[in-house]
Amino acid sequence: MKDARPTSITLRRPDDWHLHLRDGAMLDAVAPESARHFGRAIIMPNLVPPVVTAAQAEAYRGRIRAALPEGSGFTPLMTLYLTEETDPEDVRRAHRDGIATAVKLYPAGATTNSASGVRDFDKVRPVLETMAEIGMPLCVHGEVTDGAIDIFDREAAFIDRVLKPIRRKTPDLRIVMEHVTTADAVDYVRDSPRNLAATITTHHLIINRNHILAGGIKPHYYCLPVAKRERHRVALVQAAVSGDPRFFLGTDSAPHSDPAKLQPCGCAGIFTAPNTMSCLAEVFEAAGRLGALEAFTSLNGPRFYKLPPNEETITMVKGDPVTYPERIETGDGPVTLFDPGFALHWRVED
Ligand SMILES: NC(=O)N[C@@H](CC(=O)O)C(=O)O
Ligand SMILES: [Zn+2]
Ligand SMILES: [Zn+2]
Repeated sequence: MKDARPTSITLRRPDDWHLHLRDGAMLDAVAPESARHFGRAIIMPNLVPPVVTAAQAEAYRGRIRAALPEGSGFTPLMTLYLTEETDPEDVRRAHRDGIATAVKLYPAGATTNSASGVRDFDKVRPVLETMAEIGMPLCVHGEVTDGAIDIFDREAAFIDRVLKPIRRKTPDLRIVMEHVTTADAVDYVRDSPRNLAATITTHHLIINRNHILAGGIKPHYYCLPVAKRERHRVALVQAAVSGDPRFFLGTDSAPHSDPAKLQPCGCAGIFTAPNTMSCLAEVFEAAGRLGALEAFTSLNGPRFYKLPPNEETITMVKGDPVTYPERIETGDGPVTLFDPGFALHWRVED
């Protein structure tokens, strides 16, 4: 009998709504990896020092553009790192002048380079109100930092302790819960009729906490928020393949050099930019929902951000297993690629 399953799919060029490109030598090495498949990306501002002001975002955008291959059509969409000192007027200007697309909220101490983040959420109320007024989205790293809260519960606790109060006080603020990892977050987004969406990473669709901890510790699977139980992963897959426009791809591709990850206190972050599309095609096909891949990678994100989908398309073809290098070399040392743990058969055609 003939296999009726498709061996090729064409979709609008995907975008990445949560990406770390870093700076300097690392930026030079990883920017081309994202530009190969993606049309646009929301660029995370957690550099050292962070990208706080419009002027800093504009300068960083210039460095990103300079790191792109000649003729690349990749568009970096910049974000501002929210601090308790952020000036609402600077945010307004950055938005008006097309320098920044969104503002990023890191609870202080929640993740990599978040020390300058927010401790007292009331201190940023004027900024949030300005953003609600001008329609500028807030991207949030949704984890509480309270040491008494178990690390596997920090996302769920954030919803109740931080997100609900912010949304109650500023209902017109448009919020993206970044890299959701729990059924709790999926349910919360699904139950919210307006102004709330979520990005889902490639790796959280594939790994659960056993992959990190069972049979030996796997630093290359460690990221924040940390992957949860299998039932949470299943909820994320269901949300991603559902076609619900509130869920879209944010890879959270977060390169760290191998020496920075492989040490007694290793960095959080997983590098997925090169093989994300191959991984996702595999996940969507396994769910019998390959037809929903385009919504997740290419349509739902632009819709939330009120941007048109990319005009161009990409074609993915299925064949013999595709191989990716185990790691890429950068001026800051080798960076290991995400290993999904299964063979990848889909590749993006050149
Ligand atoms: N996801 C991660 O584990 N790390 C990110 C920061 C973040 O997105 O929280 C990084 O910048 O390395
Ligand atoms: Zn984060
Ligand atoms: Zn991130």
